Amino acid sequence: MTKSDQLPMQATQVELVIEARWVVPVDANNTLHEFYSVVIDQQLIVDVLPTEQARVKYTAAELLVADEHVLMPGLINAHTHAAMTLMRGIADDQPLMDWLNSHIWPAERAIVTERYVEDASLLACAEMLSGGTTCFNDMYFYPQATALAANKAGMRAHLGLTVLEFPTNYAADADDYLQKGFEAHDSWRGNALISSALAPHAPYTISNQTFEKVLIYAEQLGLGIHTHLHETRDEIVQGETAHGVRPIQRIAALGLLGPGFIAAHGVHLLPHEIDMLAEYGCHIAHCPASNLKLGSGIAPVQALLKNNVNVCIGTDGAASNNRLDMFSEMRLAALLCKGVSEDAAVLPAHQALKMVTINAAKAIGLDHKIGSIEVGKQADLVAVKLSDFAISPCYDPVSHLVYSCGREHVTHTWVAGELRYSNGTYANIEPVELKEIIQIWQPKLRQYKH
Ligand SMILES: CSC[C@H]1O[C@@H](n2cnc3c(O)ncnc32)[C@H](O)[C@@H]1O
Ligand SMILES: [Zn+2]
Repeated sequence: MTKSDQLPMQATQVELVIEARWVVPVDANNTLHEFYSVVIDQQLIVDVLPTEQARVKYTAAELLVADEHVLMPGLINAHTHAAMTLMRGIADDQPLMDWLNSHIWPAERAIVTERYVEDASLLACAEMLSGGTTCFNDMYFYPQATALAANKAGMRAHLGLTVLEFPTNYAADADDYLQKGFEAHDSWRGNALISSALAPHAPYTISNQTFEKVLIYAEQLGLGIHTHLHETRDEIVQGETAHGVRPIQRIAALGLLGPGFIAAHGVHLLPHEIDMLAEYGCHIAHCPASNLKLGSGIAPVQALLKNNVNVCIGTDGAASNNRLDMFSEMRLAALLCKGVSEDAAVLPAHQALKMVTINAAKAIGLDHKIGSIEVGKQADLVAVKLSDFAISPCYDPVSHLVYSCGREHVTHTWVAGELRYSNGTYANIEPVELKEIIQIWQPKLRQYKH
């Protein structure tokens, strides 16, 4: 058969094609595509190709033309406490230990119930989806309630099966926390958007015996471990006084360090401790805004990167940040790193983008599914409009995403191929619901306002 005898190619029917001005896949080559399309079917990215070719090759049930937009992978918030949204602004201008002991823990003791966590987490999901965050690594009481909220919003959540030694409304002691965490883990096991990790709160709230149990369970169940570590100087002094060694040394001696270990903060780290994190393949969830606001310090990001430690970025909770805004967090991380190191070349825009996408996906063990725009991965995507006058002109969309844009430039957020947020509207959340949640809880929390 000659070429001219061949039948015309049949177009493949797919659910969705997004025609974008730019696509930033976030790959090893720092690729930037112009006039490209991303093709989505059954939750997955099935093709990434020039729009001219996509128009021939595919027929889409739905076509979205994003001709002033850059399409990027969904942002992943690598450390948060979603349910703290309703405590936003409740205790500002306090150092960590006073903030926790005198304000946050008393408020949590009085207020936090399963209902509270579901309501506050829904508010968090709304805030995060509108800012381009598609997945969050959480740590809070009643993780099953956080999962319910994420599931309703259509967001991906990595639940922390949280552990403390002291009693709360949620659990009586460490074994009870673990038991309740496993119940949440079991009941959400089959859900494609929900996964979990063990989340012992911090070295100053967890005994050696409990850390040992956490390690055994993590190994048995194949789960990661997510904890606060070396957030403040006080924590380290307190740890040395109580245990004779710095907290990270204690954690290492107990055998917890490894590729499933995420340390939130890592503000105060000595060079040999950075080497140790690198050697064990641990991850740092850098939370620059929370660290600055609580006066904790600035994490040694340049040294961590130089030593090949996987660094991702988290907001921490809304009571210490006070936003769940991954765009401002990414920008702050890049600027701080340059300023502290007195080197404008460190942490360039592509690397900052990796921290909020693929690096975070690696940290939570989901990099085979999310974190980049790649054929076969879940279609967790964000469209960001770059044509507003306030951020014009645009010479380089990657630079724009990191240094010029804010979350207000996000127009569309998809999770697993489903449009969850677009131009001020949520697929599954009514603004009136959020209003009611705020009206119910704000009066109860007001008395704890500092
Ligand atoms: C056991 S649930 C999580 C627990 O952590 C508290 N928390 C929130 N932010 C921080 C932080 O920056 N460092 C330490 N602990 C934090 C939160 O209030 C919950 O009690
Ligand atoms: Zn935290």
